Amino acid sequence: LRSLGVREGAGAGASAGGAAGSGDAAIDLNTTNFDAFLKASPESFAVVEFFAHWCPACRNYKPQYEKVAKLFNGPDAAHPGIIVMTRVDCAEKETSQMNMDLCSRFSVSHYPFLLWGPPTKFVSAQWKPKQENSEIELIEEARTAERLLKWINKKMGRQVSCLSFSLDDKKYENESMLPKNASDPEQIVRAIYDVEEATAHALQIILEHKMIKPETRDTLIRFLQILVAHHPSKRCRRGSADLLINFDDHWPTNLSLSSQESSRLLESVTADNHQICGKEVPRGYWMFCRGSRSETRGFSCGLWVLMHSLTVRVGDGESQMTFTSICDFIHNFFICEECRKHFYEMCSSVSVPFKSTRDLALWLWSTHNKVNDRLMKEEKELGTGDPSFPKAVWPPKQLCPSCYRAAAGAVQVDWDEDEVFQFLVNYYGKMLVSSYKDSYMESLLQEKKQLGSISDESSASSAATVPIGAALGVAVASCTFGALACFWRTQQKNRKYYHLRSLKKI
Ligand SMILES: Cc1cc2nc3c(=O)[nH]c(=O)nc-3n(C[C@H](O)[C@H](O)[C@H](O)COP(=O)(O)OP(=O)(O)OC[C@H]3O[C@@H](n4cnc5c(N)ncnc54)[C@H](O)[C@@H]3O)c2cc1C
Repeated sequence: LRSLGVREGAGAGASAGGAAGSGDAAIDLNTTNFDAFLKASPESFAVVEFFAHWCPACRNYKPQYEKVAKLFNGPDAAHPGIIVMTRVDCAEKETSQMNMDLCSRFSVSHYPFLLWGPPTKFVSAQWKPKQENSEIELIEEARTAERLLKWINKKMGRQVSCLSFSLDDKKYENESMLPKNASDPEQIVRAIYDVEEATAHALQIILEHKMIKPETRDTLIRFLQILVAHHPSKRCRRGSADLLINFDDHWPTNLSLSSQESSRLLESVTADNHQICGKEVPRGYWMFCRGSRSETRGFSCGLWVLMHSLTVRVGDGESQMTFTSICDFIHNFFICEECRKHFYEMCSSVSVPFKSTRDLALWLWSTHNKVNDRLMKEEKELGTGDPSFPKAVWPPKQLCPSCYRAAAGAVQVDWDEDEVFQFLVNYYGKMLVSSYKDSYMESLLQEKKQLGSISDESSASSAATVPIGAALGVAVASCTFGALACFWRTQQKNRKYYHLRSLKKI
């Protein structure tokens, strides 16, 4: 949605221009971007304020609404990723008539007029007062920031003072609101958005640092092939496939990019909509991987979760190839010198090829625990760790009691590796995509309805399902890249055709 001018800067919370002043936390929407933006919003709820810039009451209300928006939107939000606060200027000059239509769709009868509901429920929807069975609700009695927040707290069952949102909440100061992923298995459902964020971030770093060279090209192709088939996010599978199709065009063999070429490429990759996880990502903030300090967690956490989620998804026959790809990818593209060096040493110490998903998943798990163990000591000495997320052996007993064999007084954990594997499969497999399936798949289905039936996407029933095209990609992974690219090119042409057709309809 960046191309539509939304969520510039740090992802959520930036103004799209229009009537709002820059630096506003509430996100300005208009008839052009309203549906697309809300469809892609990972937050559980949206507030939409319909207003008119000429309306004096709206002008007075703006700072009140902003106070609440700042709590939920933007890089300094105390509670990001829960509620997206937006607004629509029904009297916007340039697109006045069109915005009016949007406001009419929601029966806006006065200004300001606030609606609440899950973001996807606003998409292509209408709303009428007293409409039955609607998840969209009118927010009445919200003329001050305090009243609006009181309404939200009530709606979300957060009336108890220790749980409720408060206008005084500040980023990182409200430790009780931070995800305690060490003990709360439910938090992993939010990690899917961080896996997307980390994937997009990784590509951005690769491009910005001009890291695609003749000697690293194959590594990236092999890693993309795995992402196409096994990335837990459907939009990243799709984006990786698109990148793969156009790989030859962008990065011909033997091309070492000059800085000029590289920046041209960066522009063209962005302009061609080749963002690896689609236009909505990166969002600019972390959810599961959010640290209690700005300098902790984030990207490296998202990268770990991505790698774990890949290892539980690949088939037995792909385990060795995946192992090599992950090791080479980190070695070539993770520009934390100490991290990639240590990780590569651990990769190099593996002497027997992997034959099963189980062995690969357990190897990555124990390797990550070795890193945790090393950092546990380092962070303690240097005081650089995140106090809310101290390094520890993982999974803790609260998350997986059966992973621990009962052994009173033992210094080293006696792991039950069968149980650990089952736990990893469930945690990084099903649980990771459980909420994503609901929100993203629903939006996909709506998109499908609008486009008519699209031939290649029969996998809408499950985010973890490998698309037919991607499965074929895996099957031919051992063949030449040319064959794969050829297949995806055909798929892409079909998709472009459908996109053109839908654009023509619009
Ligand atoms: C390949 C790689 C190598 C790195 N090497 C270094 C290094 O040498 N020095 C350095 O300072 N930093 C290194 N880092 C960064 C470091 O490991 C952490 O990512 C960073 O400190 C942030 O920690 P975190 O608390 O977010 O948890 P992370 O360690 O990033 O873990 C993310 C999440 O994964 C889960 N998790 C934790 N342990 C395991 C496990 N064993 N198996 C499965 N899931 C687990 C937890 O839910 C955790 O919140 C490396 C990162 C990567 C990706």
